[in-house]
Amino acid sequence: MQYEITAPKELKHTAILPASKSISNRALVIHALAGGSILPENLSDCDDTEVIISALRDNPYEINIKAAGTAMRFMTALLSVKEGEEHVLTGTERMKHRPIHVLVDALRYLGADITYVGEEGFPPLLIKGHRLDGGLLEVPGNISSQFISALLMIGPTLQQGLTLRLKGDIISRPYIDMTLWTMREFGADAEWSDYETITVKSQPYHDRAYRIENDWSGASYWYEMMALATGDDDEVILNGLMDASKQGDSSVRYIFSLLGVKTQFATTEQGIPTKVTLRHSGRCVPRLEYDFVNSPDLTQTFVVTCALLGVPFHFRGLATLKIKETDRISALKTEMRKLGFVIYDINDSELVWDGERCEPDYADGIDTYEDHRMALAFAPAALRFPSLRINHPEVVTKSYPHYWDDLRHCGFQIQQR
Ligand SMILES: O=C(O)C1=C[C@@H](OP(=O)(O)O)[C@@H](O)[C@H](O)C1
Ligand SMILES: C=C(OP(=O)(O)O)C(=O)O
Repeated sequence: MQYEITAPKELKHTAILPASKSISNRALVIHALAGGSILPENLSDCDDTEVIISALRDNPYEINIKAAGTAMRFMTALLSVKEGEEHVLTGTERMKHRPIHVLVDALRYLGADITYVGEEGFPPLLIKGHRLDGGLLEVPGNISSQFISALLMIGPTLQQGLTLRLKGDIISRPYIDMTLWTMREFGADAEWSDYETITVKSQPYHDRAYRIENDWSGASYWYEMMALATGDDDEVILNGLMDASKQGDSSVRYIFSLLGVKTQFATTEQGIPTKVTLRHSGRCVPRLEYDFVNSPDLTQTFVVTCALLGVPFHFRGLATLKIKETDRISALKTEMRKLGFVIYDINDSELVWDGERCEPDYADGIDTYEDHRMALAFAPAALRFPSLRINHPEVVTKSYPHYWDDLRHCGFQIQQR
């Protein structure tokens, strides 16, 4: 499938954001570990959350978590402690090439019974659950924070609790903080004891009513549209976003303030600041340098936005992008070239655009590489490239299922080709 997108002249819209899939998936796993009966409210309806909901509800022998990295990693830990159960955990072809050995090694060290069904170091996994003791463990902190989050969440259920010492640089740290915070919301005693050590006490979770915030990563595409739009009275309203959010991607508002987008919070009747209004500020930096080590999922948004605004950039902290839904470094360079921007990488971990242009050639559409964020981040480029086409637009269901409906309601014309 291919969508051809024509942008409206003016951006005036109240977007319906999805709930955060990161918080949804943590709350679901913790809820399961708590043996709870009160399902969290406002769960995301995206694929990555649906796969956990159905795995927990139906409890099949073979669990297919499709393309969801968090679900793969979190369920590996959860199934390892589900006494007396045996499951095969598998996913898409891409998932079978996303590494998991750091997590499997750590769980095996704690006594877990996990076997590689196919290639060593990668899903699918055969997991036989039983009680684990816990204790002290060293884990690399520089490959994926999801391994650390997965281990932390089972920590309170381990007989001796868990002490994790993270080795090497710690990437995606706000996601680890989000895990600790969600665990504490459900009664866990879990905290950083120094810069690289986290301690979790053995103590049961308490189930409780819990409401999930909306998704700041999804909000980034509306900020991008605002940055690229040129109407005098453009205004986008986003609901359900917390000012004091535990989502690291809430930093999007600061970065976009450098690219001409003003954020204003308004409080609801209950006095909770959850309504965000975006407007033009008219001020934009001439060049942007930023380290995305804490918010890797925002990279595509800012690569497309900066280039289309003519703002040269140097982005660091991107070493993990190669093992996400696709190799995002390579995908970005290829697809930006189609729009006429020559971007280069440094050691596969930095992306640089010095303003160099080439002849655009996007008639065949922007490829999305089974990566939702390629479609989500390139669609707003229709504000600058009329009749832009996006290939396999259905990939957005991984995190933002109603994205195209939302764009249509905002006045974008979207034709299937
Ligand atoms: O824990 C999470 O919810 C996530 C952690 C990040 O992954 P890495 O820790 O692998 O960077 C992020 O990219 C992903 O989309 C969601
Ligand atoms: C990297 C992502 O997800 P995951 O690793 O959970 O598949 C993402 O949503 O951008």
